[in-house]
Amino acid sequence: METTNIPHRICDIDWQNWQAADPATLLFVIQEGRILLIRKKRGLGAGKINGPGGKLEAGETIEACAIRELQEELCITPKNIRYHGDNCFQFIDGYSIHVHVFTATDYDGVITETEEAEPLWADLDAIPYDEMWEDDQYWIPVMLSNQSFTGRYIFDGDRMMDMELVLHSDNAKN
Ligand SMILES: Nc1[nH]c(=O)nc2c1ncn2[C@H]1C[C@H](O)[C@@H](COP(=O)(O)OP(=O)(O)OP(=O)(O)O)O1
Repeated sequence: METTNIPHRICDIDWQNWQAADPATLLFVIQEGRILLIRKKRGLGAGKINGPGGKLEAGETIEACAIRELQEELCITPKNIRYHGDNCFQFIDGYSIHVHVFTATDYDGVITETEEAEPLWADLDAIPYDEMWEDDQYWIPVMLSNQSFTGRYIFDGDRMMDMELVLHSDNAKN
């Protein structure tokens, strides 16, 4: 990317025509006042706490991706899945990722640590935002309040440079 075209602000990007290099998902199991998170062991954001998730495989729907990632990362299959919104991340080095966010209220199987992720439950009033991506503190509370949203963010590495969070008037759709 040429230096002059590097976006630093939300207004530098034509979001209507923006397309991410990678579509991806996050899925949070929320149960009994707690949220299921992972300490990510590899890939984008390794070392951070995040929700389980990852990039879409060819031909896969976002819902199928969200389910597969829970199976791969924590050996469980989520139940009662609900779509909450999407987050568009543009990195100034040119990389971009479009993350679709789901929740589930239950799961089948036994939560198990894998090579990709260490599981951890957090109380909903003690989510460890200081160990998570900088954007999470803004949109996770919106997700927890059952409102649907679209977030747009500019990142330089793991530093957030600008953001916009739009709340939709409808409640999160099934
Ligand atoms: N700023 C951000 N805030 C956030 O909450 N999650 C982010 C994020 N940027 C990326 N993610 C998440 C979304 C998605 O679940 C995940 C993508 O990471 P990876 O590229 O490691 O995915 P994969 O597990 O598919 O990787 P590989 O299979 O190793 O290629 O990171």
